[in-house]
Amino acid sequence: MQVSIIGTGYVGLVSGVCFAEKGHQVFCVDVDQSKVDQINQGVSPFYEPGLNELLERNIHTRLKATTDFRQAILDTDLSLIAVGTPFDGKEVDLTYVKQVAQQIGEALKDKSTYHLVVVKSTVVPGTTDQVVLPILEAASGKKAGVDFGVGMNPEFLTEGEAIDDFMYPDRIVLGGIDEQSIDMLDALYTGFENVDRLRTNNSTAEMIKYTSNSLLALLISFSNEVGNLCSAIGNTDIVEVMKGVHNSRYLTTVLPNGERVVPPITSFLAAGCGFGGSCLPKDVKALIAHGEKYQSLMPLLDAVIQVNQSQPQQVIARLNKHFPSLDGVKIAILGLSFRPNTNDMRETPAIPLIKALKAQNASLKAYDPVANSEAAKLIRPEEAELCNSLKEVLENVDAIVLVTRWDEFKAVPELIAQFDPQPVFVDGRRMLDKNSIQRYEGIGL
Ligand SMILES: NC(=O)c1ccc[n+]([C@@H]2O[C@H](COP(=O)([O-])OP(=O)(O)OC[C@H]3O[C@@H](n4cnc5c(N)ncnc54)[C@H](O)[C@@H]3O)[C@@H](O)[C@H]2O)c1
Ligand SMILES: O=c1ccn([C@@H]2O[C@H](COP(=O)(O)OP(=O)(O)O[C@H]3O[C@H](CO)[C@@H](O)[C@H](O)[C@H]3O)[C@@H](O)[C@H]2O)c(=O)[nH]1
Repeated sequence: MQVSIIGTGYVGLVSGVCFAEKGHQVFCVDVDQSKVDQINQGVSPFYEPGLNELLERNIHTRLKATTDFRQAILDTDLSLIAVGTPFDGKEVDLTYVKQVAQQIGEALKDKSTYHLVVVKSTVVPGTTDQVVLPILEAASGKKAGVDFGVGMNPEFLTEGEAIDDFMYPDRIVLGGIDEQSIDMLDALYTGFENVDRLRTNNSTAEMIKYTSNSLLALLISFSNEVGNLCSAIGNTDIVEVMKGVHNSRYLTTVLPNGERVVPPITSFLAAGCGFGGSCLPKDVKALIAHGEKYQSLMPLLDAVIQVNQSQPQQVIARLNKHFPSLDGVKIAILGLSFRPNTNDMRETPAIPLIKALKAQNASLKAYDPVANSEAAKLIRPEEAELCNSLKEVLENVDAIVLVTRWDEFKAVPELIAQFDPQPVFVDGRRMLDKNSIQRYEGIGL
Protein backbone atom coordinates (compact mmCIF):
# COMPACT_ATOMS: atom_id res chain seq x y z
CA MET A 1 0.00 0.00 0.00
CA GLN A 2 1.14 3.61 -0.58
CA VAL A 3 0.95 5.40 2.78
CA SER A 4 1.54 9.01 3.81
CA ILE A 5 2.18 9.76 7.48
CA ILE A 6 1.83 13.35 8.61
CA GLY A 7 4.12 14.27 11.52
CA THR A 8 7.50 12.62 12.04
CA GLY A 9 7.60 12.59 15.85
CA TYR A 10 7.72 9.48 17.99
CA VAL A 11 4.47 8.09 16.61
CA GLY A 12 4.80 9.22 12.98
CA LEU A 13 8.39 8.15 12.42
CA VAL A 14 8.14 4.86 14.32
CA SER A 15 4.94 4.00 12.38
CA GLY A 16 6.67 5.03 9.16
CA VAL A 17 9.75 2.82 9.54
CA CYS A 18 7.69 -0.12 10.83
CA PHE A 19 5.14 0.01 7.99
CA ALA A 20 8.05 0.32 5.51
CA GLU A 21 9.66 -2.71 7.15
CA LYS A 22 6.38 -4.57 6.61
CA GLY A 23 6.57 -3.80 2.88
CA HIS A 24 4.49 -0.63 2.43
CA GLN A 25 5.72 2.37 0.46
CA VAL A 26 5.79 5.20 3.01
CA PHE A 27 6.03 8.99 2.70
CA CYS A 28 6.73 10.72 6.03
CA VAL A 29 5.62 14.35 5.91
CA ASP A 30 6.68 17.11 8.30
CA VAL A 31 6.72 20.92 8.29
CA ASP A 32 10.14 20.87 9.97
CA GLN A 33 12.70 20.84 7.13
CA SER A 34 15.60 19.98 9.44
CA LYS A 35 13.79 16.84 10.69
CA VAL A 36 12.98 15.83 7.12
CA ASP A 37 16.63 16.29 6.07
CA GLN A 38 17.89 14.30 9.03
CA ILE A 39 15.48 11.43 8.36
CA ASN A 40 16.50 11.35 4.68
CA GLN A 41 20.11 11.00 5.87
CA GLY A 42 19.02 7.91 7.79
CA VAL A 43 19.28 9.51 11.23
CA SER A 44 16.41 9.73 13.72
CA PRO A 45 15.80 13.25 15.12
CA PHE A 46 15.28 11.71 18.59
CA TYR A 47 16.75 8.85 20.64
CA GLU A 48 14.78 5.62 20.37
CA PRO A 49 16.51 2.21 20.59
CA GLY A 50 16.45 0.31 17.27
CA LEU A 51 14.96 3.17 15.26
CA ASN A 52 18.14 4.17 13.41
CA GLU A 53 18.75 0.60 12.23
CA LEU A 54 15.24 0.30 10.71
CA LEU A 55 15.48 3.78 9.26
CA GLU A 56 18.83 3.07 7.57
CA ARG A 57 17.45 -0.15 6.14
CA ASN A 58 14.37 1.44 4.55
CA ILE A 59 15.29 5.02 3.70
CA HIS A 60 15.13 5.80 -0.03
CA THR A 61 13.79 2.35 -0.84
CA ARG A 62 10.44 2.04 0.91
CA LEU A 63 10.62 5.22 3.00
CA LYS A 64 11.05 8.85 2.09
CA ALA A 65 10.64 12.02 4.18
CA THR A 66 9.29 15.15 2.56
CA THR A 67 7.77 18.58 3.22
CA ASP A 68 5.75 18.31 -0.01
CA PHE A 69 2.40 17.65 1.61
CA ARG A 70 0.25 17.80 -1.53
CA GLN A 71 2.38 15.39 -3.53
CA ALA A 72 2.48 12.91 -0.65
CA ILE A 73 -1.33 12.83 -0.53
CA LEU A 74 -1.69 12.55 -4.30
CA ASP A 75 0.84 9.69 -4.46
CA THR A 76 -0.71 7.57 -1.68
CA ASP A 77 -3.95 5.68 -0.89
CA LEU A 78 -4.05 6.19 2.85
CA SER A 79 -2.91 9.03 5.14
CA LEU A 80 -2.24 8.76 8.87
CA ILE A 81 -2.37 11.96 10.93
CA ALA A 82 0.29 11.72 13.66
CA VAL A 83 0.86 15.31 14.78
CA GLY A 84 0.99 16.48 18.39
CA THR A 85 -2.15 17.12 20.47
CA PRO A 86 -0.83 18.97 23.56
CA PHE A 87 -2.98 20.03 26.50
CA ASP A 88 -3.21 23.83 26.47
CA GLY A 89 -4.15 24.22 30.14
CA LYS A 90 -7.88 24.11 29.38
CA GLU A 91 -8.40 21.38 26.77
CA VAL A 92 -6.70 19.30 24.10
CA ASP A 93 -5.14 21.60 21.50
CA LEU A 94 -6.30 20.47 18.05
CA THR A 95 -4.51 23.22 16.10
CA TYR A 96 -2.09 20.85 14.31
CA VAL A 97 -4.73 18.22 13.61
CA LYS A 98 -7.04 20.86 12.08
CA GLN A 99 -4.22 22.30 9.95
CA VAL A 100 -3.38 18.86 8.61
CA ALA A 101 -7.03 18.02 7.91
CA GLN A 102 -7.33 21.26 5.93
CA GLN A 103 -4.21 20.46 3.89
CA ILE A 104 -5.30 16.89 3.19
CA GLY A 105 -8.73 18.17 2.15
CA GLU A 106 -7.19 20.67 -0.27
CA ALA A 107 -5.04 17.96 -1.85
CA LEU A 108 -8.03 15.59 -2.12
CA LYS A 109 -9.79 18.18 -4.28
CA ASP A 110 -7.44 17.17 -7.10
CA LYS A 111 -7.57 13.45 -6.52
CA SER A 112 -9.84 11.20 -8.55
CA THR A 113 -9.35 7.95 -6.60
CA TYR A 114 -10.66 6.91 -3.17
CA HIS A 115 -8.42 7.91 -0.23
CA LEU A 116 -8.59 6.93 3.43
CA VAL A 117 -7.74 9.53 6.08
CA VAL A 118 -6.93 8.06 9.51
CA VAL A 119 -6.34 9.94 12.76
CA LYS A 120 -3.55 8.28 14.76
CA SER A 121 -2.95 11.22 17.10
CA THR A 122 -4.64 10.94 20.49
CA VAL A 123 -7.81 13.05 20.21
CA VAL A 124 -10.85 13.32 22.49
CA PRO A 125 -13.96 11.33 21.54
CA GLY A 126 -15.90 13.02 18.76
CA THR A 127 -12.90 14.77 17.18
CA THR A 128 -12.48 12.57 14.10
CA ASP A 129 -16.18 12.66 13.14
CA GLN A 130 -17.09 16.15 14.31
CA VAL A 131 -13.90 18.13 13.64
CA VAL A 132 -11.66 16.31 11.13
CA LEU A 133 -14.38 14.93 8.82
CA PRO A 134 -16.19 18.28 8.28
CA ILE A 135 -12.86 20.04 7.55
CA LEU A 136 -11.98 17.35 4.98
CA GLU A 137 -15.38 17.68 3.29
CA ALA A 138 -15.31 21.48 3.22
CA ALA A 139 -11.73 21.71 1.92
CA SER A 140 -12.12 18.99 -0.72
CA GLY A 141 -15.69 19.65 -1.81
CA LYS A 142 -16.11 15.87 -1.63
CA LYS A 143 -18.25 13.51 0.45
CA ALA A 144 -16.97 11.31 3.24
CA GLY A 145 -18.10 7.71 2.82
CA VAL A 146 -18.30 8.20 -0.96
CA ASP A 147 -15.13 9.87 -2.28
CA PHE A 148 -12.96 9.23 0.75
CA GLY A 149 -13.03 7.27 4.00
CA VAL A 150 -12.29 8.40 7.54
CA GLY A 151 -10.81 6.25 10.31
CA MET A 152 -9.29 6.41 13.78
CA ASN A 153 -6.42 4.16 14.80
CA PRO A 154 -5.02 4.97 18.27
CA GLU A 155 -1.38 4.21 18.97
CA PHE A 156 -0.23 2.39 22.11
CA LEU A 157 3.56 2.48 21.79
CA THR A 158 5.73 3.30 24.78
CA GLU A 159 8.79 5.47 24.29
CA GLY A 160 12.04 3.59 24.77
CA GLU A 161 10.32 0.38 23.64
CA ALA A 162 8.55 1.83 20.62
CA ILE A 163 9.79 -0.46 17.85
CA ASP A 164 8.88 -3.67 19.67
CA ASP A 165 5.56 -2.23 20.82
CA PHE A 166 4.72 -1.28 17.24
CA MET A 167 5.88 -4.52 15.63
CA TYR A 168 4.26 -6.74 18.27
CA PRO A 169 1.20 -4.79 19.44
CA ASP A 170 -1.07 -6.20 22.13
CA ARG A 171 -4.14 -4.95 20.19
CA ILE A 172 -5.01 -3.10 17.02
CA VAL A 173 -8.00 -0.76 17.27
CA LEU A 174 -9.60 -0.06 13.90
CA GLY A 175 -12.13 2.78 13.99
CA GLY A 176 -14.00 4.01 10.94
CA ILE A 177 -17.12 5.69 9.61
CA ASP A 178 -18.03 2.63 7.50
CA GLU A 179 -16.93 -0.90 6.59
CA GLN A 180 -14.87 0.29 3.61
CA SER A 181 -12.77 2.58 5.85
CA ILE A 182 -12.25 -0.13 8.46
CA ASP A 183 -11.40 -2.79 5.82
CA MET A 184 -8.75 -0.58 4.25
CA LEU A 185 -7.27 0.31 7.64
CA ASP A 186 -7.26 -3.42 8.50
CA ALA A 187 -5.34 -4.11 5.26
CA LEU A 188 -2.63 -1.67 6.37
CA TYR A 189 -1.93 -4.07 9.25
CA THR A 190 -1.53 -7.14 7.03
CA GLY A 191 1.47 -9.01 8.36
CA PHE A 192 0.77 -8.23 12.02
CA GLU A 193 -0.12 -11.73 13.23
CA ASN A 194 -1.62 -13.14 16.43
CA VAL A 195 -3.03 -9.88 17.66
CA ASP A 196 -6.60 -8.96 18.60
CA ARG A 197 -8.21 -6.52 16.17
CA LEU A 198 -11.12 -4.47 17.40
CA ARG A 199 -13.41 -2.98 14.74
CA THR A 200 -15.46 -0.07 16.02
CA ASN A 201 -16.60 3.48 15.35
CA ASN A 202 -14.25 6.47 15.58
CA SER A 203 -15.57 7.86 18.86
CA THR A 204 -15.17 4.50 20.61
CA ALA A 205 -11.64 4.11 19.20
CA GLU A 206 -10.76 7.56 20.57
CA MET A 207 -12.23 6.66 23.98
CA ILE A 208 -10.26 3.38 24.12
CA LYS A 209 -7.01 5.34 23.95
CA TYR A 210 -7.94 7.80 26.73
CA THR A 211 -9.34 5.06 28.91
CA SER A 212 -6.17 2.98 28.52
CA ASN A 213 -3.89 5.82 29.55
CA SER A 214 -6.23 6.92 32.35
CA LEU A 215 -6.25 3.39 33.76
CA LEU A 216 -2.43 3.25 33.73
CA ALA A 217 -2.22 6.65 35.44
CA LEU A 218 -4.87 5.56 37.96
CA LEU A 219 -2.88 2.42 38.84
CA ILE A 220 0.28 4.47 39.37
CA SER A 221 -1.41 7.08 41.57
CA PHE A 222 -3.17 4.34 43.51
CA SER A 223 0.19 2.68 44.17
CA ASN A 224 1.70 6.01 45.12
CA GLU A 225 -1.14 6.84 47.51
CA VAL A 226 -0.81 3.47 49.25
CA GLY A 227 2.99 3.82 49.21
CA ASN A 228 2.76 7.19 50.91
CA LEU A 229 0.67 5.61 53.66
CA CYS A 230 3.27 2.81 54.01
CA SER A 231 5.94 5.48 54.54
CA ALA A 232 3.81 7.27 57.13
CA ILE A 233 3.12 4.04 59.05
CA GLY A 234 6.73 2.85 58.94
CA ASN A 235 8.05 -0.72 58.80
CA THR A 236 5.71 -1.36 55.82
CA ASP A 237 7.11 -1.72 52.32
CA ILE A 238 5.02 -0.84 49.20
CA VAL A 239 7.17 -3.08 46.97
CA GLU A 240 6.34 -6.14 49.07
CA VAL A 241 2.71 -5.00 49.44
CA MET A 242 2.34 -4.86 45.64
CA LYS A 243 4.07 -8.24 45.22
CA GLY A 244 1.36 -9.64 47.47
CA VAL A 245 -1.34 -7.79 45.53
CA HIS A 246 0.00 -9.07 42.16
CA ASN A 247 -0.53 -12.62 43.24
CA SER A 248 -4.29 -12.20 43.11
CA ARG A 249 -5.92 -14.46 40.51
CA TYR A 250 -7.57 -11.34 39.08
CA LEU A 251 -4.20 -9.83 38.17
CA THR A 252 -2.36 -12.95 36.99
CA THR A 253 -3.01 -15.45 34.22
CA VAL A 254 -2.63 -19.09 35.17
CA LEU A 255 -1.23 -21.13 32.23
CA PRO A 256 -2.45 -24.74 31.69
CA ASN A 257 0.86 -25.97 33.22
CA GLY A 258 0.02 -24.08 36.41
CA GLU A 259 2.58 -21.33 35.82
CA ARG A 260 1.40 -17.85 36.81
CA VAL A 261 2.06 -15.01 34.40
CA VAL A 262 1.78 -11.43 35.59
CA PRO A 263 0.27 -9.38 32.75
CA PRO A 264 2.20 -6.22 31.86
CA ILE A 265 -0.51 -3.92 33.21
CA THR A 266 0.42 -4.84 36.76
CA SER A 267 3.83 -3.26 36.21
CA PHE A 268 1.92 0.01 36.57
CA LEU A 269 1.60 -0.76 40.27
CA ALA A 270 5.17 0.45 40.87
CA ALA A 271 5.14 3.37 43.31
CA GLY A 272 7.62 6.15 42.65
CA CYS A 273 8.21 9.86 42.31
CA GLY A 274 5.35 10.22 39.84
CA PHE A 275 4.39 9.65 36.21
CA GLY A 276 5.54 11.99 33.46
CA GLY A 277 5.92 11.91 29.71
CA SER A 278 4.04 13.35 26.79
CA CYS A 279 0.99 11.13 27.25
CA LEU A 280 -0.28 10.15 30.70
CA PRO A 281 -0.42 13.65 32.28
CA LYS A 282 -1.83 15.40 29.22
CA ASP A 283 -4.32 12.67 28.33
CA VAL A 284 -5.80 12.42 31.83
CA LYS A 285 -6.15 16.22 31.99
CA ALA A 286 -7.72 16.35 28.51
CA LEU A 287 -10.27 13.67 29.41
CA ILE A 288 -11.24 15.47 32.62
CA ALA A 289 -11.67 18.70 30.64
CA HIS A 290 -13.69 16.90 27.96
CA GLY A 291 -15.95 15.44 30.65
CA GLU A 292 -16.63 18.94 32.01
CA LYS A 293 -18.00 19.93 28.60
CA TYR A 294 -20.65 17.25 29.04
CA GLN A 295 -21.22 18.11 32.74
CA SER A 296 -19.73 14.69 33.47
CA LEU A 297 -17.20 15.29 36.23
CA MET A 298 -14.34 12.85 36.86
CA PRO A 299 -13.33 13.26 40.53
CA LEU A 300 -11.37 10.00 40.46
CA LEU A 301 -9.13 11.24 37.62
CA ASP A 302 -8.83 14.65 39.32
CA ALA A 303 -7.34 12.81 42.29
CA VAL A 304 -4.98 10.85 40.01
CA ILE A 305 -3.43 14.16 38.91
CA GLN A 306 -3.38 15.58 42.45
CA VAL A 307 -1.54 12.55 43.85
CA ASN A 308 0.92 12.70 40.98
CA GLN A 309 1.69 16.37 41.52
CA SER A 310 2.50 15.79 45.17
CA GLN A 311 4.91 12.87 44.62
CA PRO A 312 8.12 14.97 44.37
CA GLN A 313 7.33 16.13 47.94
CA GLN A 314 7.66 12.50 49.05
CA VAL A 315 11.28 12.55 47.88
CA ILE A 316 11.89 15.73 49.84
CA ALA A 317 10.28 14.20 52.94
CA ARG A 318 12.75 11.26 52.73
CA LEU A 319 15.66 13.74 52.47
CA ASN A 320 14.32 15.76 55.38
CA LYS A 321 14.56 12.70 57.65
CA HIS A 322 18.34 13.16 57.40
CA PHE A 323 18.63 16.88 56.60
CA PRO A 324 15.91 18.97 58.35
CA SER A 325 17.20 21.90 56.26
CA LEU A 326 18.35 21.33 52.68
CA ASP A 327 20.22 24.65 52.59
CA GLY A 328 23.65 23.88 51.08
CA VAL A 329 23.08 20.09 51.06
CA LYS A 330 24.88 18.61 48.04
CA ILE A 331 22.54 16.32 46.12
CA ALA A 332 23.09 14.18 43.00
CA ILE A 333 20.05 13.60 40.75
CA LEU A 334 20.24 10.31 38.82
CA GLY A 335 18.12 10.35 35.66
CA LEU A 336 16.35 13.26 34.02
CA SER A 337 14.20 11.75 31.25
CA PHE A 338 10.62 10.82 32.18
CA ARG A 339 11.38 7.10 31.77
CA PRO A 340 14.44 5.01 30.81
CA ASN A 341 15.63 4.49 27.20
CA THR A 342 14.48 7.85 25.94
CA ASN A 343 15.85 11.40 25.90
CA ASP A 344 12.30 12.80 26.10
CA MET A 345 12.03 15.37 28.90
CA ARG A 346 8.33 16.19 28.44
CA GLU A 347 6.65 16.45 31.88
CA THR A 348 9.49 14.54 33.55
CA PRO A 349 9.16 14.46 37.36
CA ALA A 350 12.85 15.51 37.47
CA ILE A 351 11.96 19.14 36.69
CA PRO A 352 9.46 19.84 39.54
CA LEU A 353 11.81 17.99 41.88
CA ILE A 354 14.84 20.09 40.87
CA LYS A 355 12.80 23.31 41.20
CA ALA A 356 11.54 22.29 44.66
CA LEU A 357 15.03 21.32 45.89
CA LYS A 358 16.50 24.50 44.48
CA ALA A 359 13.81 26.57 46.23
CA GLN A 360 15.24 25.14 49.47
CA ASN A 361 18.80 26.12 48.43
CA ALA A 362 20.11 22.61 47.88
CA SER A 363 23.24 22.38 45.74
CA LEU A 364 22.46 20.12 42.78
CA LYS A 365 24.33 18.00 40.26
CA ALA A 366 22.52 15.79 37.74
CA TYR A 367 23.28 13.07 35.23
CA ASP A 368 21.29 11.21 32.58
CA PRO A 369 22.77 8.56 30.26
CA VAL A 370 21.16 10.11 27.13
CA ALA A 371 19.00 13.11 28.04
CA ASN A 372 21.68 15.60 29.20
CA SER A 373 21.53 17.75 26.07
CA GLU A 374 17.70 17.83 26.05
CA ALA A 375 17.83 18.59 29.79
CA ALA A 376 20.21 21.51 29.21
CA LYS A 377 17.36 23.27 27.36
CA LEU A 378 15.21 23.17 30.51
CA ILE A 379 17.63 23.27 33.43
CA ARG A 380 19.77 26.38 33.97
CA PRO A 381 23.41 25.86 35.07
CA GLU A 382 22.68 27.71 38.33
CA GLU A 383 19.86 25.22 39.06
CA ALA A 384 21.91 22.07 38.56
CA GLU A 385 25.33 21.21 37.16
CA LEU A 386 24.94 18.56 34.43
CA CYS A 387 27.61 15.84 34.74
CA ASN A 388 28.98 13.62 31.99
CA SER A 389 29.20 10.34 33.88
CA LEU A 390 27.69 8.44 36.75
CA LYS A 391 31.01 8.47 38.59
CA GLU A 392 31.28 12.25 38.29
CA VAL A 393 27.77 12.96 39.59
CA LEU A 394 28.31 10.74 42.63
CA GLU A 395 31.52 12.48 43.70
CA ASN A 396 31.42 14.47 46.92
CA VAL A 397 27.66 14.56 47.62
CA ASP A 398 25.63 14.32 50.81
CA ALA A 399 22.67 12.64 49.17
CA ILE A 400 21.64 10.89 45.95
CA VAL A 401 18.12 10.85 44.46
CA LEU A 402 17.27 8.29 41.78
CA VAL A 403 14.54 9.65 39.47
CA THR A 404 14.70 7.42 36.37
CA ARG A 405 15.04 3.64 36.21
CA TRP A 406 18.10 3.53 33.90
CA ASP A 407 19.93 0.16 33.92
CA GLU A 408 23.25 1.95 34.40
CA PHE A 409 22.18 2.94 37.94
CA LYS A 410 22.34 -0.69 39.07
CA ALA A 411 26.07 0.03 39.57
CA VAL A 412 25.42 2.62 42.30
CA PRO A 413 25.71 0.34 45.37
CA GLU A 414 29.16 -0.83 44.23
CA LEU A 415 30.29 2.66 43.22
CA ILE A 416 29.44 4.21 46.60
CA ALA A 417 30.38 1.22 48.78
CA GLN A 418 33.73 2.72 49.78
CA PHE A 419 32.49 6.29 50.32
CA ASP A 420 33.00 7.57 53.85
CA PRO A 421 30.67 8.95 55.04
CA GLN A 422 27.98 7.20 53.01
CA PRO A 423 25.59 9.55 51.19
CA VAL A 424 21.87 9.19 51.87
CA PHE A 425 20.28 7.38 48.92
CA VAL A 426 16.62 8.15 48.07
CA ASP A 427 15.26 5.63 45.59
CA GLY A 428 12.52 7.52 43.74
CA ARG A 429 11.70 4.40 41.71
CA ARG A 430 12.32 1.61 44.22
CA MET A 431 14.77 0.25 41.68
CA LEU A 432 17.62 -0.94 43.90
CA ASP A 433 17.69 -3.53 46.67
CA LYS A 434 17.01 -1.68 49.94
CA ASN A 435 19.66 -3.80 51.66
CA SER A 436 22.40 -2.96 49.14
CA ILE A 437 22.99 0.59 50.38
CA GLN A 438 23.70 1.67 53.98
CA ARG A 439 21.58 4.82 54.19
CA TYR A 440 18.77 3.68 51.85
CA GLU A 441 15.46 5.55 51.75
CA GLY A 442 12.69 4.81 49.27
CA ILE A 443 9.24 5.90 48.19
CA GLY A 444 6.69 3.78 50.00
CA LEU A 445 9.10 2.57 52.67
N1 LIG B 1 4.92 9.84 22.09
C1 LIG B 1 4.25 8.74 22.36
O1 LIG B 1 4.76 7.85 23.02
C2 LIG B 1 2.83 8.55 21.87
C3 LIG B 1 2.25 7.27 21.93
C4 LIG B 1 0.93 7.11 21.51
C5 LIG B 1 0.21 8.20 21.03
N2 LIG B 1 0.79 9.43 20.99
C6 LIG B 1 0.03 10.54 20.42
O2 LIG B 1 0.47 10.70 19.06
C7 LIG B 1 0.48 12.09 18.70
C8 LIG B 1 1.87 12.50 18.27
O3 LIG B 1 2.73 12.40 19.37
P1 LIG B 1 4.33 12.47 19.21
O4 LIG B 1 4.90 12.25 20.55
O5 LIG B 1 4.73 11.63 18.07
O6 LIG B 1 4.48 14.02 18.80
P2 LIG B 1 5.79 14.84 18.44
O7 LIG B 1 5.63 16.17 19.05
O8 LIG B 1 7.00 14.01 18.75
O9 LIG B 1 5.73 14.97 16.84
C9 LIG B 1 4.76 15.69 16.13
C10 LIG B 1 5.36 16.05 14.76
O10 LIG B 1 4.34 16.66 13.98
C11 LIG B 1 4.93 17.69 13.20
N3 LIG B 1 3.89 18.61 12.71
C12 LIG B 1 3.20 19.55 13.40
N4 LIG B 1 2.33 20.19 12.58
C13 LIG B 1 2.47 19.65 11.34
C14 LIG B 1 1.84 19.86 10.08
N5 LIG B 1 0.90 20.80 9.92
N6 LIG B 1 2.23 19.10 9.04
C15 LIG B 1 3.19 18.16 9.18
N7 LIG B 1 3.82 17.91 10.35
C16 LIG B 1 3.45 18.63 11.42
C17 LIG B 1 5.94 18.33 14.14
O11 LIG B 1 6.93 19.06 13.43
C18 LIG B 1 6.50 17.07 14.83
O12 LIG B 1 7.63 16.56 14.14
C19 LIG B 1 -0.07 12.84 19.93
O13 LIG B 1 -1.45 12.98 19.78
C20 LIG B 1 0.24 11.89 21.07
O14 LIG B 1 -0.62 12.07 22.16
C21 LIG B 1 2.09 9.63 21.39
O1 LIG C 1 4.42 1.38 37.56
C1 LIG C 1 4.76 2.43 37.00
C2 LIG C 1 4.87 2.57 35.59
C3 LIG C 1 5.23 3.80 35.06
N1 LIG C 1 5.49 4.86 35.86
C4 LIG C 1 5.84 6.18 35.27
O2 LIG C 1 4.84 6.52 34.31
C5 LIG C 1 5.37 7.34 33.29
C6 LIG C 1 4.95 6.84 31.92
O3 LIG C 1 5.66 5.66 31.61
P1 LIG C 1 5.27 4.66 30.43
O4 LIG C 1 3.80 4.46 30.43
O5 LIG C 1 6.12 3.47 30.57
O6 LIG C 1 5.73 5.47 29.11
P2 LIG C 1 4.92 6.29 27.98
O7 LIG C 1 5.82 6.37 26.80
O8 LIG C 1 4.39 7.55 28.57
O9 LIG C 1 3.70 5.32 27.57
C7 LIG C 1 2.34 5.59 27.97
O10 LIG C 1 1.77 6.54 27.11
C8 LIG C 1 1.79 6.16 25.72
C9 LIG C 1 1.30 7.34 24.93
O11 LIG C 1 -0.08 7.47 24.92
C10 LIG C 1 0.94 4.91 25.56
O12 LIG C 1 0.91 4.54 24.18
C11 LIG C 1 1.51 3.78 26.41
O13 LIG C 1 0.67 2.64 26.33
C12 LIG C 1 1.58 4.26 27.87
O14 LIG C 1 2.22 3.28 28.67
C13 LIG C 1 6.89 7.34 33.51
O15 LIG C 1 7.24 8.58 34.10
C14 LIG C 1 7.13 6.18 34.46
O16 LIG C 1 8.25 6.38 35.29
C15 LIG C 1 5.38 4.73 37.25
O17 LIG C 1 5.60 5.70 38.00
N2 LIG C 1 5.03 3.52 37.78
